[in-house]
Formats: sequence, C-alpha cells, structure tokens
Amino acid sequence: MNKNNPIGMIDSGVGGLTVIKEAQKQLPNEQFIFIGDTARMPYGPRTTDEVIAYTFQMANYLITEKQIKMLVIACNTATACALTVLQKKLTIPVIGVIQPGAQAAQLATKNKTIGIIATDGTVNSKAYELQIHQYGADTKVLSQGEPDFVQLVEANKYQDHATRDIVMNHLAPFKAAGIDTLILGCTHFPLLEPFIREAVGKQITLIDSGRETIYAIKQCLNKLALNSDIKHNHDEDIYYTTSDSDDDTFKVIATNWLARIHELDVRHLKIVDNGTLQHLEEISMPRLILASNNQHKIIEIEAILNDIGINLTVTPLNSLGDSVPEIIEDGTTFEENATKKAMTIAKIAPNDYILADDSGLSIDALNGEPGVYSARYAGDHDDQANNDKVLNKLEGITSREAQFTSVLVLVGPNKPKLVATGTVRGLITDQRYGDNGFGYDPLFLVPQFDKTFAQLTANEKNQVSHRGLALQELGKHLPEWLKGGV
Ligand SMILES: O=c1nc[nH]c2c1ncn2[C@H]1C[C@H](O)[C@@H](COP(=O)(O)OP(=O)(O)OP(=O)(O)O)O1
Ligand SMILES: [Mg+2]
Repeated sequence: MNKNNPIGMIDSGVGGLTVIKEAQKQLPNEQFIFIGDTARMPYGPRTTDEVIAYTFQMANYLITEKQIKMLVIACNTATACALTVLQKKLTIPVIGVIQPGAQAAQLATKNKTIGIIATDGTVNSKAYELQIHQYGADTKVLSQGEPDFVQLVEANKYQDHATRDIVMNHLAPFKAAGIDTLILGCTHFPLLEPFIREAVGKQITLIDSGRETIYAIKQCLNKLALNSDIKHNHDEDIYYTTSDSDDDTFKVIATNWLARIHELDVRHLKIVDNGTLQHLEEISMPRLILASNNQHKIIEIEAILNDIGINLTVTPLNSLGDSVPEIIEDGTTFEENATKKAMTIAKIAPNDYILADDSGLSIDALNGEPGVYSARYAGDHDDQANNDKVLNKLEGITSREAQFTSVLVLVGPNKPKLVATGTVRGLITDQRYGDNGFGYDPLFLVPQFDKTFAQLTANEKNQVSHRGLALQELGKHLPEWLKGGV
C-alpha cells in the first residue's frame, strides 16, 4: 500500500463534513476523498442490510477507482451497522466514529453519567452503550434519538432561530438528568453545537465523536507507518455526492461549513443497477472551456462567472496544450468571429462546453471603426499602436461617442448555439488615462464614473462593461440551456 495514497471517507450525506473539517485541520499532509450518499440519506430509518450494502458500494468505489489506503466511516449510523462487516471483508484499515467517541466520553465523565444524542438507528443499535461499558460497566448511559436535528442540518437550517428553539426544547430533559458529559453521536450535530451548548449549559462536556475519530486515524497511520510523506494541499480533496449534478445543496453546505479559500471540487456518482448488484460510477461533467488567448479577458470572464455562481469547472484554453490551432478571425460580425472561435475549439474538445468572446470598440465618428478589426487596427494585438491610431484619427473631432460590444457564443455537445451580447456606451478621451485593464481601456471614458475603464478596479469595470453585461445575459439563459438539447 502506498502511503501517499488518499484516505477515503464515507457518509450518508453532509454530516461527515464535520469530520473532514477536523481532519483537514489536524492532518495537513493527507489527501481526502469524501463520498456523501446524498441520494439515499438519511440512513437513520434504513435497515442494517441496506446500510451495509450502501457503505460497501462506496468503499468499493474508493478502493478500486481511488486506491485509498484507509477508510473512515464518518457516520454513526453506518458505523453502528457496517463497521465490523467492512473491517472483516476489506484488506485496508477501516475506522468508525463510535469507539473513539465512547472512549473520550468515558475519560471525560466524573460522575459516570453520560448522555448520548444520535439518530434512532444508532440509539437502537446500542453501539455506544456497548463501547462505553467496555471501558466501565457501571457507567450510566442516557440515549435520546434526535432524527429532527439531522433533517434540519440537511435542509441547511442549522443556523435558523426556529432550529435553536427545537434544540432547546429537545435537550431540556438532559439538564435535569444529571449527566456531566454529552456525546454528539451523529456527525451532523457539531453544526448545531452553539445551540446544543446553550441548551445543556457550559458545565457539561460535549464530545464530538468525529473530532475524536481524528485521533484514531492518527494512531492507525502511525502504527501502520502509513503517514503521507508528501504535503497534500486540502484543495486537492475531492467530494462526491450520489445526487444529480444540478443539486447543489451539498456544495452550499460544504462551502459554508468548510470555509476553504478555493472552490470545492464537488463531483457526482451515479448508482448503476445491474440486476441485483449496484455499484457507483463517476458522472463525467463537461468542463467550460474559455476559447480565448487573451489572459485579460479570461480573468474578467472567470471573475464574472464566479459572481454569477455557475456550477461548472471553468478551464482556460491553454490547458488544452499544443492541440489548439490558430483561428483566423475573418468574419464580418462579432458573432461570426465568436462562433468561429467556439466551433474550432469544439472540434478538439467535443465533450466540453466552449465559451468564446469576440469584442471590440466602435466609434461613431469613424463609422463604427475599428469594430471587428479592433485587435489588428494598427498592428496585430499592438495595444499601443491601436490606441495611437484612434487618437490620431479623432484629432480635432469633437464627437467622441463610442461603444464597446462583446458577443459571447456558447456551444456544447448536442446543444444549440447560445448567443449573448453586451454593449456599453462611452466617450473617447484625448489621451490615455489609467493603467488597469487592457486594449482600449485607457481611452474609454464611462460617464457614470467619469473615469476610463483603465481607471476603474476590475470589479467596477465588470459591473458595467460590455463583457460583464453579456455574461449576465448569458447567465440568465444558462440553466435552461444546460437542461435542453437538440
Ligand atoms: O474590455 C475591453 N477593454 C479594452 N479593449 C477591449 C475590451 N474588449 C475588447 N477589447 C479590444 C481589445 C482587442 O483589440 C479587441 C478584441 O479582439 P478579440 O479578437 O475579441 O480578442 P483577442 O484577440 O484579444 O482574444 P481572443 O480572440 O483570443 O479571445 O477589442
Ligand atoms: Mg482575437
């Protein structure tokens, strides 16, 4: 087994994110691959056989496709039902969340009275009691099923005021029962920790079984000499769900809860049924390739798409390497040129979505010049020369009205072409102003700001620019377009 392979983590849905959050904090060198079985959650009401079957499918996927070196069952219900079976059948180490939580609670309790909140499945399995009694047979254990808490977290309502009231109500009996330690026996519950803490009071020790599990993982890695010796950045962690790719509930909760700087790499698995046996397969998601050689444009487009919040992996053209042919922009309209760019790239990346922009500056007094010739007005992509030519041609001319146009063309496998246009009106200055941006930005004055594009911040420009407006327009039609076909 290669010690630099990833650690797999499986869960019924989103709860295990509390475990991966701790893991990312405490195990900086490891790479994690997480599966949340969101299509079949919650596991609480499922039969033991069902939970065993589902956890096996996830384990098999991670072992055969991702070569994981260790499996963590980041779910109490699944641990209660399936840990021993998985430990027997798999050749890699398997760690669950119950034993570490039980052990920590036993160490923490002084009056030997421990409370547990968990799903009904975990409570009924008595898995915590069994473990706790292994460390001390005389400890009193009070268990309470809290399936509602799971639903509230899964519905992303864990910060709502109404949820606080429910938590306060449900946990009131524990206050009277004399426990001094409370196990959060469901990985969803740490998301409710502030409310739980308020409900039981600060003198009670809360045990987060997920957090305790990290110690068990560390011990196991040490014992088997499986610590990764290369530093993995946790931006390399991958998150799978079994829901449809357009269901972004998991991503919303994960982004909010994990609070990582970079966008999370959330992918999807489909449950493939071949008769009696089911297995999981990755749904390959097309990328959105930006068909432009202009890095300034790419930066603007990425920032705006990010603001719009589209759920696609955005890839710049240079990631396709040397296979990209030269594109001769000989169309007579922006749309013709943008279409040519998009279609050329679609030929070499037929399974992806391709977005192209053709844009330019049209000056009223020059009958719309340079227009489609903007990039090669004076010299090919020579911004200096192009700007000089505009200034020379407009010398002595008082009418300075002009407009930038961006025409976006989006194509994709079995999709009709989607076109979106954005324009912005402005005035051509008599000299260059500002250092930001590119192309004709230093000459294009936006009356609303009384500044040229080159004097605006990137964000300010994107709010009003031709490209920003075209992308807003595209964003309106995108969800519909992604669903449809030809
Ligand atoms: O926001 C803008 N701010 C300043 N200038 C701009 C802008 N938008 C377009 N322009 C000018 C630059 C270039 O002279 C021409 C675009 O030519 P255009 O062929 O669409 O782009 P490009 O050749 O730079 O990159 P590519 O074709 O690979 O996307 O218009
Ligand atoms: Mg071009």
